[in-house]
Amino acid sequence: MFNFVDIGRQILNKMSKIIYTITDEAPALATYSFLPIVEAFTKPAGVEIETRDISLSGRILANFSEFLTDEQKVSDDLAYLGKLAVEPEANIIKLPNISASIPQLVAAIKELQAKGYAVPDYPEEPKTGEETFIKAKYDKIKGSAVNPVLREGNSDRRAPKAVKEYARKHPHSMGAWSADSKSHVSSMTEGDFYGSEKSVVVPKATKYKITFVGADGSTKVLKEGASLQEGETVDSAVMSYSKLNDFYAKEIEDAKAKDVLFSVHLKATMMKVSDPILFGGAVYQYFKEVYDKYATLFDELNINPNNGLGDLEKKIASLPEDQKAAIEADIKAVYEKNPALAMVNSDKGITNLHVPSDVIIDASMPAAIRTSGQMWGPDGKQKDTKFVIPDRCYSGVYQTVIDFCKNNGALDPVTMGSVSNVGLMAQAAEEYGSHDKTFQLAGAGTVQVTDEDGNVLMEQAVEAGDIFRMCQTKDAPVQDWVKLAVNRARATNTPAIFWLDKNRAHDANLIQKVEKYLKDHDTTGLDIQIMSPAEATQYSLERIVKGLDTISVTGNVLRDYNTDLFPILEVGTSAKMLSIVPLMNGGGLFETGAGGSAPKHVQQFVEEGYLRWDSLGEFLALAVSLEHFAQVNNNPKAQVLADTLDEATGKFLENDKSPARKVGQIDNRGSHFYLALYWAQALAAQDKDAELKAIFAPIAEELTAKEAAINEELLGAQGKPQDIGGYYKPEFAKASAAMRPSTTFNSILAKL
Ligand SMILES: NC(=O)C1=CN([C@@H]2O[C@H](COP(=O)(O)OP(=O)(O)OC[C@H]3O[C@@H](n4cnc5c(N)ncnc54)[C@H](OP(=O)(O)O)[C@@H]3O)[C@@H](O)[C@H]2O)C=CC1
Ligand SMILES: O=C(O)CCC(=O)C(=O)O
Ligand SMILES: [Mg+2]
Repeated sequence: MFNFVDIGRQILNKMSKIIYTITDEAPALATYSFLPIVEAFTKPAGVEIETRDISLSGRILANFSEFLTDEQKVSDDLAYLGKLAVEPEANIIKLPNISASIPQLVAAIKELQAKGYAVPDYPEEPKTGEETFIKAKYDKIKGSAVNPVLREGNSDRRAPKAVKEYARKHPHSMGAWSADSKSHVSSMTEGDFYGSEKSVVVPKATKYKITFVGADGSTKVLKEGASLQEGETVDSAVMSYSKLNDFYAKEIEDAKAKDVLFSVHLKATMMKVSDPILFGGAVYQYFKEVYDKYATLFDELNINPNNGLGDLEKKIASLPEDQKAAIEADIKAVYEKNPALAMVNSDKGITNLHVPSDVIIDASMPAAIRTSGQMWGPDGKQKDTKFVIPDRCYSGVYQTVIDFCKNNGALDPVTMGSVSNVGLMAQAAEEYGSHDKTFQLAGAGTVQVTDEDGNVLMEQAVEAGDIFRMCQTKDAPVQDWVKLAVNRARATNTPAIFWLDKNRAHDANLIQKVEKYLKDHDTTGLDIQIMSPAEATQYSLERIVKGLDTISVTGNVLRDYNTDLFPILEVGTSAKMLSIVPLMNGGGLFETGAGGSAPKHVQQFVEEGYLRWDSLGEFLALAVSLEHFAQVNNNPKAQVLADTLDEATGKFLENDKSPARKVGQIDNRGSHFYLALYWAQALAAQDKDAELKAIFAPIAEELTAKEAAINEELLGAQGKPQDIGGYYKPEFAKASAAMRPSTTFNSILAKL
């Protein structure tokens, strides 16, 4: 249990600090190498760097202290940062963390238990009160549990000029598009969230209640006592489970008929309540014969299609050989009958239906669009694909890009313009804040949302199995978002398009607010328009091919989608994005890139000692964080650090020192060395701060002189398996040794 008084005191003590977050997978590995550089370089300027652990394993340990020995207990760093994010002092560098699906959560628990932490198992089917309590705690850790807590501001994501120039000079590969590509997006035509959305703007502050009223007259309160602010927009929508299943069945047949891969694209991590169910529906429909035939057995084994085929495979592994073989033969028969599935790893037989968190729409759709609109089939070959995105709210964006590429060919990174994003995100806005208001209903009836006076705000009819979802969007974030959009349009003299669909109830309410709040600003000479997502996509693409830039001003989901889609097409990866969250209370949250934790990269590092994680996002975030620190604390030395870091990053890009992809070439560690070299050189060359100049001149000299020796040590460490002492909770000494193999470099840093 954390104590708010304590946390308050800690915040006062931490006023002039930069918080660097410890997360998971590839960014966490990179941190073992990069953080010592950051600490060494910032110390002479009086900038204190503090780390806070928000990794999946750290969050599990923090929440289950009662199961741990005193030595094993850790502080609840996420709770601490959540409090800090609403304080003006906040200066947080946030690296990507795992948003865990149940299979990942279970794996992390197993690893911790094996390391001697007596944390409880995840009770998939809780039977006692205690198990229900434990499950509820784990469910808070699961999915996207970190970002919504820290994101107390809206989002400003863009490719800095130097990054765009780098991509123009060193264009990444883009698969060619053919006009007769059979790839397409399939969405439901009715019964989805889009078709059922209702929205109201609350006239005065109130408390709301969500109640299920059964067809038999019974009632069940699903949630109550939660607040709504004056002017808050609330929406409700329903996904029909039976229509979803009919849709999947039809699309499976259609993929077979069209001879394309079947691939489902959802966000089971961020949308942790609804999307695993949507994913499970696809798994069930595809493997229907198997799940139906073995229904009783699977029930006993707690096999749930929502956890993917991987869960089934794991749980049948301990069955008697003949029983297991029979199930496997039935699975094989399904593969033969049904269309080929898009694969996550065709060598290992891992399909897109194995793990709910393997295919995440924001990254998976752009990656396919970059690859000629194709995915990989079971034979390891690329093939045209049916991209199944059940809900219509945002699927039109991808169909528009696909149509555009079919008509115009692949986009060209050398000449294309840019689409940046201003995203409405603060205070758990919209769908991404809906987890605690999303329910799968057990029976038919209606779900009512009422205010504290008993007035019905919204009502939705449901059948058994349907998913009801309610979203909230507070008014202050909307005002801040409009302001940010106008500021970005003004600062860059670029058209800003609000991606809002007047045919959606929620968007229609937002359009009214946007029109109202735009009047609070001087917009003379600015090009600000409102278009539906599909129209806005088309408009932006028509500009992009002419080399023109456009700002996309979007809600929370499109913020997420667009900030992978356009960066991946423009600069090859969203890791190179500048991602700033100006916190509404004056602090700064600096996210590193817009991409995730790249699990594939860890696998490669462990197998062959090569880490291809690109830390450019960390470099960019650190520079803006230092700049913010300099301004808030009136510390000119920190400003010198920020300016010289920017210069170093520019040179780093110019000299092409980003990690490559294969053993024998520069990797993440080598890229950190070059950043340190250029940063030291820039500090030694500047004349704004004589003290820093004097400190860094000998460091720069020594790093320059020993470049060859350091490279030899870094390259020499590649090409062999690495032991980092764990996946979810690596051992510090082992991971640090693996990530810092150059004694020459380490000893120079130690002089600072
Ligand atoms: N802010 C956050 O905390 C975020 C967290 N996540 C979480 O990360 C996990 C993995 O998500 P997933 O959707 O697979 O997305 P990832 O972004 O982790 O991976 C997709 C691909 O993006 C590329 N990539 C991403 N970052 C880098 C980088 N710094 N350097 C080089 N390449 C990079 C790689 O592509 P390629 O192989 O083509 O080079 C990678 O294989 C999930 O748990 C997810 O929830 C996801 C997004 C944001
Ligand atoms: O929080 C998450 O699960 C992912 C966040 C994400 O993809 C993003 O912010 O772009
Ligand atoms: Mg994203």
